[in-house]
Amino acid sequence: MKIIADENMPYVDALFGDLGEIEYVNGRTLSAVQVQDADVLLVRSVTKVNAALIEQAHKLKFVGSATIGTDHVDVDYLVERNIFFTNAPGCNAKAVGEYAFIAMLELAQRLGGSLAGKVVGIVGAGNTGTAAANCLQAYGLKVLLCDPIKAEQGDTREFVSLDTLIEHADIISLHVPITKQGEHKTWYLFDDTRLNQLKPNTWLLNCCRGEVIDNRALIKFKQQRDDIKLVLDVWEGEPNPMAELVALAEFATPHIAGYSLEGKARGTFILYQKWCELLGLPVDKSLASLLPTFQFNQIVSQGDLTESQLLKLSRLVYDLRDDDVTFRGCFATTAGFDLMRKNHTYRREYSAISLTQSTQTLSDDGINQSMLSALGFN
Ligand SMILES: NC(=O)C1=CN([C@@H]2O[C@H](COP(=O)(O)OP(=O)(O)OC[C@H]3O[C@@H](n4cnc5c(N)ncnc54)[C@H](O)[C@@H]3O)[C@@H](O)[C@H]2O)C=CC1
Ligand SMILES: O=C(O)C(=O)[C@H](O)COP(=O)(O)O
Repeated sequence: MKIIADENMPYVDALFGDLGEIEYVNGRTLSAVQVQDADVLLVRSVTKVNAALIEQAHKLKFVGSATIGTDHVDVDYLVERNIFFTNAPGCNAKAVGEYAFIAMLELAQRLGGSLAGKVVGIVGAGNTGTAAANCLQAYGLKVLLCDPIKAEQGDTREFVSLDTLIEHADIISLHVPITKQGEHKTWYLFDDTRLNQLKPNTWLLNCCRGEVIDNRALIKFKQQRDDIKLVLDVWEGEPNPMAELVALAEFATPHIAGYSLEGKARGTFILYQKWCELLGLPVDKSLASLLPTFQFNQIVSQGDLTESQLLKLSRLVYDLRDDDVTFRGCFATTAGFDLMRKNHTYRREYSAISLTQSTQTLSDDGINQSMLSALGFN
């Protein structure tokens, strides 16, 4: 059996190695000729899976994308061809949630203020939005959720309209899929009009898809509104973000919000599980066995933490400042954007750290052990 896999998908050997012959490919430049004799195709978000790519792949039975998003896959075409398709829902949700939370801690510190006390609006309350909300609520912040689809489906959480969210939130974090049609389409959800509704000093984070914000409108808007602060992980026109926009963002990264080692491992593991299920094979490998012990896995803290200490602790799993600096030095070419993603040293999630407090401080405003557990530390 021939398995074609993206060369930047970790753990393919460990999980698929005894199931067939694996050929690693560059997912961005993958061609129809390269996939024509594949039985299994394992991709990431950079490969457009459509008729042009797989029309001649007559043996293809399974396409797996180790991603949450599916906008790069023509799912209807796969159904028509009777090719099994799976993505990896939720695989990197914690990574994205922690990225957003850590970015907010970083931004608060950079601006000389505090994250505590802010109201945060989450647009899209699915896996990544909920993961971000969990961190924020664990830290005691008020969170407003906007997700008209979940509300219609009977989700019992409290939801607000996008207008209400924009009116009340100090920080807005975007967590929707990219959709081009329908009542709730998200393409340019934040257009010129929406951007102009933002209240003074709003922080806007985008960790979902670049085109959820009209990037040209954002450049124009931000050039007149220095009070608005931006954290951008995703860009219209990737892998070639607009240079003016990168310069205007407080923190800028190359679509790596989901790049935790745990998230990447879960992505490949979900595809492996689905493939085994499809073939009726036993799932005889475990996710836990793939993950190395984290360098700082045991930490003892003396007393409660302050916000700046929480940021220091967070920087052990992810130092956003490093990625931001590297990105600004390399984003200007396709090769630079992709190479930074390829060479990314996957960060860890909070759960990789076992944290104990040797003493409890009797203050009301410190960050205590139960808050840290709720944030995801072990
Ligand atoms: N930057 C990165 O590295 C990553 C980006 N992503 C992106 O984030 C997106 C969201 O991921 P998940 O939260 O896991 O997906 P999900 O499917 O669990 O949740 C998305 C939520 O957005 C809601 N939604 C859709 N249209 C909406 C609208 N107009 N207004 C408000 N809510 C709306 C849906 O009802 C759903 O609850 C993915 O589709 C992907 O494009 C995902 C993982 C990593
Ligand atoms: O899961 C998604 O959706 C994403 O956006 C991925 O985290 C993107 O990562 P790659 O698949 O491009 O490595």
